[in-house]
Amino acid sequence: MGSRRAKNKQKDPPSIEEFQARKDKKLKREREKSKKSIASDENNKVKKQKTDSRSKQKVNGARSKTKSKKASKEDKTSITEDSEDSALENSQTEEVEHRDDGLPEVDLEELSKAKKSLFDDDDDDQEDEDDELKDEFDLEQEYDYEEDADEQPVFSDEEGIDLEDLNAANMEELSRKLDEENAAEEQDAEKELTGADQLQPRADVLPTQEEEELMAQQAPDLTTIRTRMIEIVKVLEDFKNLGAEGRSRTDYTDRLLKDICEYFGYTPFLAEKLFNLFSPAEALEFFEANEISRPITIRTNTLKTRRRDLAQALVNRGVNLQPIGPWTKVGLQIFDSQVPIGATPEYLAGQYILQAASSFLPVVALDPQENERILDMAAAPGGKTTYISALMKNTGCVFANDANKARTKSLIANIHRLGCTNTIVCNYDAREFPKVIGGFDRILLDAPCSGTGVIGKDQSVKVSRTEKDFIQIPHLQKQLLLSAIDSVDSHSKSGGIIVYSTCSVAVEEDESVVDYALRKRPNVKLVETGLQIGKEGFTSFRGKKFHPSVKLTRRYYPHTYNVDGFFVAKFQKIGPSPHDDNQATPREKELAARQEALEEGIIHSDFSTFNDEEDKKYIQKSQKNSLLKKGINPKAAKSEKK
Ligand SMILES: C[S@@+](CC[C@H](N)C(=O)[O-])C[C@H]1O[C@@H](n2cnc3c(N)ncnc32)[C@H](O)[C@@H]1O
Repeated sequence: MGSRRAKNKQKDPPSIEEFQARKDKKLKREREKSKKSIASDENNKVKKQKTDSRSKQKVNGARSKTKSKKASKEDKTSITEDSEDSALENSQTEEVEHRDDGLPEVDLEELSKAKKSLFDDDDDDQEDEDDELKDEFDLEQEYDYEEDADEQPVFSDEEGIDLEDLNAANMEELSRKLDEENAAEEQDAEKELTGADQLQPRADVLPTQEEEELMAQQAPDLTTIRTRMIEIVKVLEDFKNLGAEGRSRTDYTDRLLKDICEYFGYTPFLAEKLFNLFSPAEALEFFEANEISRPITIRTNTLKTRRRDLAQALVNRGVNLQPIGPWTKVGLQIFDSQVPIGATPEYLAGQYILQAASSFLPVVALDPQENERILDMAAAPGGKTTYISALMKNTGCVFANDANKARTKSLIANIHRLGCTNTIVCNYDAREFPKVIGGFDRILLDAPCSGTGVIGKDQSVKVSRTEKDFIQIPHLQKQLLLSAIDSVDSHSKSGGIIVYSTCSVAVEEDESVVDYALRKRPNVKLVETGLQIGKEGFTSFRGKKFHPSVKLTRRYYPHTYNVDGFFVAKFQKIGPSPHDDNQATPREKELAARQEALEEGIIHSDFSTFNDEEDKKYIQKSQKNSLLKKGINPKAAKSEKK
């Protein structure tokens, strides 16, 4: 689990304040060491505080990590005067602590100046915009070592030997050392808490029959369950040496799954489905990561502003933020805010949209070009449509479709707020494309899915998803993907691209759907997504073999990238197909798909549980609802029909 944290940790260049804080921490440690006898009480206090905070961190997982990180980042975002005030407040708090420890004071005024100089960049030249956006928070780029060498007084002369030695040139090196120390310290803390490295699984980690019976009668002891899960994972990792005599791997896995269900609250069905995606140790990391929501992120609307300007405006309002990562030029991560982030003047003016980082990925893969015709098949509430529109700089045309009329309201609202003027909203069952309209340069199918990638956001998924969902949803996804392929113009000069994405990590909704499309439409091939992050898609899974090119698809997990679980596949249409002018209705397509699947034995049980009688009930209900929404009495409509 230590490794998860290490992996999740985003390595950013330190700000002067971060550096200062780390320096102080180091200095403090050294002083404490030398004054052991006097400081022993103080040391215990600090230790206790650390342990407390670590325990809390453990309980809250990455949320507290984010918070602590946020705290360390707080000053980094203090660009302008208002924010400097808050930075000063923070520094003043630190200052008091420093005085208590007999540590030197920091010249706050100078510190603020230096801080400002770090972010000062008068170069507003539009031509340099891209570079600026890319590097805008990169300390290495922003900090002019030569120039700022004179700014050393920022660090008081009284700051001790280390700080005297500190200059702009060696700051990075020293900072790296401190980073390493910090990381090691964090890992130690983690180990201390879980005892994971020392933890030798007990020989009798699995409960006996009597113990099981006793446990069934008592309230679950979460601490015991947690320890047992860690122990079982250890045994499974080295079963040959650690497995108890007379116990099989299955015995351990079964117990682990029961514990996962009990500890994290999943149904056995879903726990097993998700568990099977990973090694036991990684599965535990995945389940843990699902206990917390991902960081709040926003996307800069480049139709209205630049990320640098937006960041500055938000910082002025007391928002602590930083760029999401090097893979996006438009994303900002919010650590905390003194104002509601969904109601700032900048928000209302459409300068940004609240959007999960993972949601950027399919649009980056789609790579929309100016003046193209693009279809967003399942677009509401429009996070991706508006991003597509922005990348096209409001040229060409984006068709934003969603089958759910109610959801198109938020789609329209976002399109208006963000000032997208190249967008047409439509409300079709996307399986009707290309009958509605075809010949697109690019299509994004951000498909409806089970949401197993966003459990951190929606805990209800843990218990609401059933086996049937993983039959019906992929069935719809397959139909939608074939429609998407059929609606793209293979002769498109700039495109011929289809991007398929889901916020599910289930293979049935991801690789299986992609593989199905490759078999059904030989006129498409998978291509590189162009995404800088992501794990390769599975080419085989539990006995199922997929086309080798499925490796080009990308998977995202909360425990590896600290983003929602996500899947992205990018296709290129390499030739026209007889299906291009497919005029079949969705129902006809569905029947044809069923027939094909049955004939080829591709999907086995995929369609077997469909029940026409049950369907009829749902269709009637939805017709009734639709009439009611229109203000028509269904009974009256019925008698009129007669
Ligand atoms: C994952 S959400 C899309 C999110 C959206 N792309 C965004 O970034 O804001 C899936 C959408 O698919 C829509 N949907 C479900 N079935 C559909 C169908 N047959 N045709 C078109 N849209 C459908 C749902 O109403 C839902 O809005």
